[in-house]
Amino acid sequence: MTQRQPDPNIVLHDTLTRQKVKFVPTTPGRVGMYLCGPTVYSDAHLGHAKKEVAFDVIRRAFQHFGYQVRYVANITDVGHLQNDSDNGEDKMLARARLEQLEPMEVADKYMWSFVQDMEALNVLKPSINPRATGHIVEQIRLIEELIARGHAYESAGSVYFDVRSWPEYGKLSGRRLDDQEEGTREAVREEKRDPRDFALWKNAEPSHIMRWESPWGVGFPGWHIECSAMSLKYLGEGFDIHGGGLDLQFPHHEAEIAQAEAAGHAFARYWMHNNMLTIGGEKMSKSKGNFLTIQDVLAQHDPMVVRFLLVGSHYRSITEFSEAAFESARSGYRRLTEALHEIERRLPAAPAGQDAALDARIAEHVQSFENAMRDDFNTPKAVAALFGLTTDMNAALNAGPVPRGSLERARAAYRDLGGNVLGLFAETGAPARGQDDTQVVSALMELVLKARQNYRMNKQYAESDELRDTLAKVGVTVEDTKDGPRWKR
Ligand SMILES: Nc1ncnc2c1ncn2[C@@H]1O[C@H](COP(=O)(O)OP(=O)(O)OP(=O)(O)O)[C@@H](O)[C@H]1O
Ligand SMILES: [Zn+2]
Repeated sequence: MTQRQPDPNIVLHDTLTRQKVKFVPTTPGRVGMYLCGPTVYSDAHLGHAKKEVAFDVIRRAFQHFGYQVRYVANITDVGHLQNDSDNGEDKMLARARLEQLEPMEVADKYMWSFVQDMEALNVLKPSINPRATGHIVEQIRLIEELIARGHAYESAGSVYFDVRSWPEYGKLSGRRLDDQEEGTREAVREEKRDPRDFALWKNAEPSHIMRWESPWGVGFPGWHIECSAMSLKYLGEGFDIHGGGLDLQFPHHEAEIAQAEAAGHAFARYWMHNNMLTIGGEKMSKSKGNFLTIQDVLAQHDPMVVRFLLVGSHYRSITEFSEAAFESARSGYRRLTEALHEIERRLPAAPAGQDAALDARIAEHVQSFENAMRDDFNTPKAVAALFGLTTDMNAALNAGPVPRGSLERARAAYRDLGGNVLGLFAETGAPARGQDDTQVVSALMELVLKARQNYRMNKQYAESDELRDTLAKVGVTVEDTKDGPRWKR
């Protein structure tokens, strides 16, 4: 397939300017995206899936529209304290104590669990997946730059960002300094010049096991600094898009901008935030305990139905989760796949030629899908275009034979738009967790045994032997019984 020219008409909602703006890349034809990834101290829940799928679709859409995307999504494995401020225990350490594991065992355990969840949901792998603990040097360097420019100060072995030295602090979230809640009221406060200052580096107590040498003594980085350091490292000055959940705007993203810009770096040019997945009207969250892990959900539901449910609402809208929502996603998804499968079933025997009127309808649906995606990645409208296509195709299929050329066009539309852009047709993707592949193996073996029978009936003994030997190599033997061939392993 030839690569299409980068589409110049993509519009996105930029949180920084609070409006829809045309996307203009820093480097023509390329998109650099950074997404705040998980803190790997527990299994991911369905709310996390909403965020990951939302940005995965945005990435896929850019690729579809002819851009080469570098997608950087970090893994937070240090510095995220339990109450999101500068106090409390590190989430990783708390979990390590609970599970009696090394903090790095906790990080790896939940990172791989997250990777598996993402594979099941057909989320593309990031181009780069940097970990905070692997970039301590870069974080220290950025903190030094901030101190040198007078925007950070050391206090009792910790380093804080001096918010009063940076009048732009608050520009993303729209919070003015005077309106901002005081930060922490506890012991740490005395170390700060202003309670709203936030930690760039924290002095480690002797019992704190995640610790590194620094110019300010032994300690660990604050949560926000990793994202400024790693996004700049891998995407460069003035990179294109920074994404994350709406709830990260303040303080996390506000802090990221301040850290980078106060140190003299041009930071992300567009900010995109996904809204929340809610349950009973409340944000699904770890700390509220009202969550379903992705694994819980995948034990019950087809991952593609989960994905379909998530793309069924816009990334900037709330997705209210319920069993009824799953039910309707399941039937909607089935409607699309049934049409697609029927088209693919009919293709080999379809009469040659085109149906010009049907082709024109297909082209209209493709156009409306693409227009929806160009307009701030409007997935519900894009899905509606696929349903429009399905209505037309079902009508044509019910009316009689459809010429091959038109079936091929329709198939390409489903596979390209529903498959590549929305990521919905990964039938060959990773099976849902908790579901083994016994059924798939049985179905495949049935086909293999049928082929073997055919060979034997046609006296193609060499082919039949080759099949048997290939099976033997993977530990499968075939026996002929009076009821026909049987296989075992
Ligand atoms: N319900 C949700 N819907 C959409 N995105 C979410 C949801 N919950 C978390 N996220 C996003 O996932 C990322 C990681 O969030 P975080 O680790 O704070 O999860 P959490 O469940 O809210 O945890 P906690 O309750 O401990 O704060 C953030 O970008 C956040 O915006
Ligand atoms: Zn971040």
